[in-house]
Order: sequence, then structure tokens, then C-alpha cells
Amino acid sequence: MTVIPHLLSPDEMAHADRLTVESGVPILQLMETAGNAVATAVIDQFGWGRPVSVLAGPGNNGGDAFVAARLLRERGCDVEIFAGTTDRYTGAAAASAQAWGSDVRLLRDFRTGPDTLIVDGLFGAGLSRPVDGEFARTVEIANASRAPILAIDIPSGIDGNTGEIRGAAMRAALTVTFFRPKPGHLLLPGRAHCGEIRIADIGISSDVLARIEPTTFANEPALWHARLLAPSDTHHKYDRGHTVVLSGGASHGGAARLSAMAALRGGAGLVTVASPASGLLVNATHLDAIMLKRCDEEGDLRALAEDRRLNAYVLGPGFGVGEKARASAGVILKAGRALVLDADGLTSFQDVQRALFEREGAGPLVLTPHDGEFARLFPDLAGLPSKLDRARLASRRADAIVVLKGGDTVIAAPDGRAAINENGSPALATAGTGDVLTGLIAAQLANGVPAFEAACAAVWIHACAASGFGTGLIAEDLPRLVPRVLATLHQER
Ligand SMILES: NC(=O)C1=CN([C@@H]2O[C@H](COP(=O)(O)OP(=O)(O)OC[C@H]3O[C@@H](n4cnc5c(N)ncnc54)[C@H](O)[C@@H]3O)[C@@H](O)[C@H]2O)[C@@H](O)CC1
Ligand SMILES: [K+]
Repeated sequence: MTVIPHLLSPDEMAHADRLTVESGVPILQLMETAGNAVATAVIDQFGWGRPVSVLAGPGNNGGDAFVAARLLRERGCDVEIFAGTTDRYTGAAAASAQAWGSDVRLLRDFRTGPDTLIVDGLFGAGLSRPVDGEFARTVEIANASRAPILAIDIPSGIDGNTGEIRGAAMRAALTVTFFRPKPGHLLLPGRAHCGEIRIADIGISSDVLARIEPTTFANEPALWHARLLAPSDTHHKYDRGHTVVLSGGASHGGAARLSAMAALRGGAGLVTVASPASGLLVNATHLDAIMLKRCDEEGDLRALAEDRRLNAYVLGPGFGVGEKARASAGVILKAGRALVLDADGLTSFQDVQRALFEREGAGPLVLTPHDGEFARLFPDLAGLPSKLDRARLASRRADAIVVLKGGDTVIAAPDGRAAINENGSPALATAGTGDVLTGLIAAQLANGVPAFEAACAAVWIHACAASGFGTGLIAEDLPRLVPRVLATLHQER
């Protein structure tokens, strides 16, 4: 059975917790199971040999820390626990602190060295303000010690909703979280602070998800795999759709060619580069399996767009900024064709966003901005601290799928769904890889995949093609790495 890769915000996690308690599971049992998962991870990962310093904060994350400390001591580990003060604990955390039954040292006395293992139970889902004072000092000592840190639920100081560092944040080697990951585990910089992430089952039934109806997902194949067009003996190329990439002039066609090649390798049945007369010769020299069509005037494009077999368009890479791009986008959308708008195509609407957002025609639209392009189209949203909020609000406003790119690309749909990509590769930080992504999205659209799933699949395939590479991988290399990724995906069906 496919497990939908849900992510839960801290509020949704608290809801899951409440529903579980209402169903008859005591909160103390959840905490005991969580603490046990942490103690087990300590021993699995780091063995018995190291002294363990457990740091307990004032809430239930601290409660988990007391349970883990007790269970580690019972299993023969040399454990010390440090806390701000124990007498403020309430509820399950108070019971867990009491069950520890030994000395609690004060955080202000916390010192450590590289041979210790630190268990970070300062703050989890309840972080409500920046970490400061003795907590910030504790984080700094832990990070500077070079001792491995195991974070309970999330590294203290990382915001579970946004992945931001609030004040100061632990740099963990391993994070043990419960039931489902949170957005802050996948969004940067949070992801970089988590180290390896383990998800522990603490006895919360997945049935609660039907009540919570989460709309945030990790961008994993389970989210879109079933929607991909599978290879079939009975298919001919027309069944796989036809992508059209609009090219710039003679010296600006490279980006469109990269996009076109990615569309073909990404599984479109046919790909055409629509080129102005000035670019025809250069494009013809570089293209073989990809067709070439002269397209100078708006009328030429209208004639193309009226052909229903040409079903997914790319506009932007190397196209040039201005009225021609705006008019071309209008023609494609008015004809009801799917459009991926990128680069110059996005910038062309920077002073006339409403012309794009309040468009005629109901063709699916996918916008693929990086942060700079996003700020030009959505200046009032660019400063919001949450990348999920930025992408979601922009998607709703534009009534389009928004692919907000970066090491933690977020894909958002107007209906509120959002996916955070987690297989991003630093190898993609090089010129032209965005053009390849537009082609991959258009290939999925040409295959008839719904726009949100098309964008999610393309983002994942793009990153997977680059995985294992470092500097030196260039955009031209990427399309030919895609068929292997697709083959693996289709084998897994
Ligand atoms: N939701 C669940 O199903 C479960 C949650 N558990 C644990 O409970 C945690 C959440 O517990 P809480 O909601 O108590 O949250 P936390 O343990 O993160 O802490 C909340 C407390 O810290 C204070 N606080 C927040 N930010 C602060 C700051 N910057 N400086 C000083 N004080 C600050 C708050 O006023 C509050 O008293 C999870 O992260 C997880 O570790 C587990 O016990 C198992 C079950
Ligand atoms: K923590």
C-alpha cells in the first residue's frame, strides 16, 4: 500500500496527539514511547561506550528527554541530565522528571567535550520565541563541543513550520521525530541542522490523518507515481503528447534547446522548437530528434496553439523580456494549452502581474520562479518568513502551480496543497538547470499528468538525475541522465 508522504505542522501534530489521547492512549504512554525511541536510537547509533549528556527544556520535549535519560541509565549508560529548573514541569513532563529520581544539574553548569553524546531535548514543537539567554548559551556550547548531538523531535531553535533558525539552533547528527516529519525538517536551513532523520512510531494511529486532512507533503514518488503515464506496448508517440518550446533569436536559443531536449528525454512523444527566423539556422544545426518550426508573428503562434495535438508549451528560457513574451503567453493560455512560464517569461509580467493572474483561458499554468523572479512577480509576499506560505499564497493569487525553486524547492497548488522537495542536489546550482526543469515539467504535462503532480514529479526527477554528482555536472548532461531515472520509477510501479 502506498503511504502518502504527509508532513504535519506542529499544530497538526498537537491535533494528532489530542485525537490519540481522546482515543484512550494516555499522554504519559506517548511520552514513554517517544523517550524509548530516543534511547534506542542513542544505543543503535552510538553504542554504550560514551557518556551521555541529556539537555531538558521546560516543556514536553524536556519530558521526552527525562524518559530517554532514565531508560539509558537502566540500560547501563553513564547519563547526566541538565535542565533549567525542574519545579516548573507540568503534566506528563512533570511525571517523567519525577521518575528520573536522581540529581538534575543546572544548564548553566553544562560543559562537554567531543567524546560525550548530547541528547537535545530543550525545545521541540513548542518553540514559541527565539532561543536566548542560558538556552542560547547551551546551544552554542553543544555546537562548539564537536560532540555528536541527537535531537529529540527537531533540533532546538529550528522552527517546525518554517525551518528557520530562531535565535540559535542545535546542529544535530541525528534527529528522531515522531509519527510524521514536520515542514521544518525539510525546509532550509532546518534540514541542514537535522542530520539523519528517523521517524519513530509512538503509537499514534495513521487513522487520525483522515481527521486532520494535512495538505503539506514531502515530494516523494508516492505522491505522484500513480499519475505518471506508464510505458505501454500500445502507445505511439502521439499518445505521449507534444511539447512546444518557444526559442529566442540567433544568439539566445541555447536555453530553449536545453528545455526541448529535457522535454524529449522526460517522456514527451514529440517536441518542437518554435523559433523566430533569426534563430532557425542555429537551432537547425543543434537539433535532430526535435522538430523546428518558424514562428515570427503572433499569428504563427496562434496557428500552432490552435492545433490541439500540441498540448504543452514552455515560454521564457532565453526568450527575451517584454511585450512579445506577454502576448505569446496570452495566446497559449487563451487557446487552453498548458504553459510552463519561466525566466524572461516571468520577468515580462513584473509590472503587469494582473495581466497574468486575471488571464483569459483555463489552460493549466506552471510558474517556476527562483527567489529573484518571485520577488518581481509577488513583491509583497517575498518577505514572508515561511517558504510554504510564500508559495501557497502566490499560487492562490496567480491561480497557477508555483514551483518556488532552491535547495528546498516548494511546489504549491491553488487548492492549498504544497510539497517540499527533499532530494535536491548541490550539483544543480549551475547555469541552465532551470531550463532543463521547465522541459521536464512540460513533458509531464504533455503526457497528461495533472499540473501539480506534473510539477512535483519533474522537480524530483530533475534532482534525482543530478544526485551523486558535484561540481562539473552541467545542464547539457542532465537530460541524458533522465531516462535512467524514469526507468527506475517505472520498474517500481
Ligand atoms: N505531540 C505529540 O504527540 C507528542 C509530543 N511529544 C513531545 O512534546 C514536544 C512538544 O511539547 P511542548 O508543546 O511542551 O513544547 P516544547 O517542549 O518545545 O516546549 C514548550 C515550552 O517551552 C517554552 N518555550 C518555547 N520557546 C521558548 C524559548 N525560546 N525560550 C524559553 N522557553 C521557551 C514554552 O513557553 C513552553 O513552556 C514535542 O516536540 C515532542 O518532543 C512527545 O512527548 C510525544 C507525544
Ligand atoms: K529538541
